[in-house]
Amino acid sequence: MKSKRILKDFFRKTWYVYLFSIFFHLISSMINVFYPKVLGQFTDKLLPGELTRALIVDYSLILLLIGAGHVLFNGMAMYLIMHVGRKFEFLVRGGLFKHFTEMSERFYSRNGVGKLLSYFMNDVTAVRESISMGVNQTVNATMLLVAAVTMMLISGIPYYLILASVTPLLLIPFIVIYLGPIIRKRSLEVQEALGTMTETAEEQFGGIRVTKKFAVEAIMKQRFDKTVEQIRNKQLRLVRVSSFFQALIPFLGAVALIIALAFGGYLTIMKQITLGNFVALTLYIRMLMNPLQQIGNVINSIQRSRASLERLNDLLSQKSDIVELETARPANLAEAGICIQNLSFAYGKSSNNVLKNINLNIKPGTTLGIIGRTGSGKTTLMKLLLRTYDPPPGTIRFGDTDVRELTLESLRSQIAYVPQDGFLFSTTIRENIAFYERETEIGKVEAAAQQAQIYDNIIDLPNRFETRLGERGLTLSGGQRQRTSLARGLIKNAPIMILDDSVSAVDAVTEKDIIEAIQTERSHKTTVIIAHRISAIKHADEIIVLDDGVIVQRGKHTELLAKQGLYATLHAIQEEGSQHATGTSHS
Ligand SMILES: Nc1ncnc2c1ncn2[C@@H]1O[C@H](COP(=O)(O)OP(=O)(O)OP(=O)(O)O)[C@@H](O)[C@H]1O
Repeated sequence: MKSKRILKDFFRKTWYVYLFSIFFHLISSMINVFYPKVLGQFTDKLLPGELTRALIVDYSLILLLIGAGHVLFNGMAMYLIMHVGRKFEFLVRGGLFKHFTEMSERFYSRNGVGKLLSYFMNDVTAVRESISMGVNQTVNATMLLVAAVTMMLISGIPYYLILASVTPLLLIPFIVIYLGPIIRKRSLEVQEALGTMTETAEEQFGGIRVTKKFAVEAIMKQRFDKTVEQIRNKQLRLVRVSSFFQALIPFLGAVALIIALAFGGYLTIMKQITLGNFVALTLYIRMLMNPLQQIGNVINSIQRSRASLERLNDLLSQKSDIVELETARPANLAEAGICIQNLSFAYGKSSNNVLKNINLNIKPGTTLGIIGRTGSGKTTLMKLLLRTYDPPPGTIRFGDTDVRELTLESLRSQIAYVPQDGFLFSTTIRENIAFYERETEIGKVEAAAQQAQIYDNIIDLPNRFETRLGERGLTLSGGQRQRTSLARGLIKNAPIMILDDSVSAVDAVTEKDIIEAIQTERSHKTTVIIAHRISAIKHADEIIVLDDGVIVQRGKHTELLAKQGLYATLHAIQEEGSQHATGTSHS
């Protein structure tokens, strides 16, 4: 039942198109079944020599009309069904996209981009084929079968002859019941393997630059070949059973034709039926074979698409683990301090705590600096502030309100988060910077670029702010990308800004200019700066030092320097490093 949900919604919207199409198919089939009858009559006139030139013209015109009428109505019926199939793709892809945007980061860390793409491409297409071509052929075939059998019955052909001829066809339902589930199971395996392949391909192309630099193309190809090989094996397993099934149905049709020829031929010789009836019977049986073949195809494709439909419905029934309460309130972060109390957090139920008993107060309008070894939990803490992951209840408050009681949109729209590796879209630099509000005037975009120290680089580009970035912004250097992403955060002018190691790829002089610009711009706004270099945070009102998920030190720059500890050690190492660097540059 579950697998029918997408279709139920869809058929509710489009049932009338199907109705029209079925109606046109009906007319087209009704016209088509006159073909054998007219040909039979023509044959009967042939023998006694009753055929005149005028009759030949008449019969030819009638056959032409039958052909034209059949093609016209069949064409219209096909168009309607194909049209509705494309609508299905459009609606389901739109629905999938919306669903994906609602899912949390946890969902994306479990499902790779390639896997998600394969839902969009393979599964949606498989279902579309069933409900367009599949429905089309089923309707067409059923109408033709019903019309042909009816015409046979009223053509004066003896019933026992008809029954004997169509008996092999009555085996079809049994074959479907036996082979259908096998086809479906194997199709599911193929779809899953295709998903894995798309995922591998996406990863391989994404990492192609690394592959090339390490000159390991051959190894990567081997890995990819393995994935493709798996698909081939699974596809062949499917093809074996589905080809057998598809061949069996026309075979039964051929047996029916042999019975009609042998038994009908015998009765014609014995003069129990006319030659015209014999011709009509063989043509009708022949006419049944096409729809039977079609029904075979359709059943096959329905079994395959049921597997895809199950995958799509399963995906759409997954809920985000970040749920907005019905009573959620819009946040007003302009005046709100951030209060973190006894916060401990682990990514999974069985994994270790990444943050341990964090207590922190960030007053509105102040700057907090966070420093700590890699993997110490800095980014995790920020993800919890943005509620990308759910913190335990009561551990994070904005003003008096628990972060879990705020609406997600109001929370995230008032925080400008700049990650270390800011993703840039394949569009213009202007649109990348003005990402939050596409209509932002160019003056503001330029000002943000100046604050992020990227302005001079941009105006050197051929189309300045209108320069289109290549895929993932790769026409910019790492540092330029980082600064463009920083400009995107700055232009938001949000009450709270988080720079998550966002100036790590710039040189010391540029970093200094950026930090000064941020200090001026955000003098009365809350700013959190995560950095590995002390120079980026030393101006902060408070600095915390995280180590293995624990705040091991806190205070102002000078206070921390005066104490022995990780901060002073880091400072000493970085000072020594920069003196070395300066020394080298002088030598
Ligand atoms: N999505 C995730 N699922 C499980 N564990 C994670 C996830 N993200 C991070 N971790 C783990 O949590 C720990 C803290 O990671 P986090 O990214 O917060 O560190 P960080 O201090 O920001 O590091 P860096 O300075 O290298 O950016 C690490 O051990 C990391 O492996």
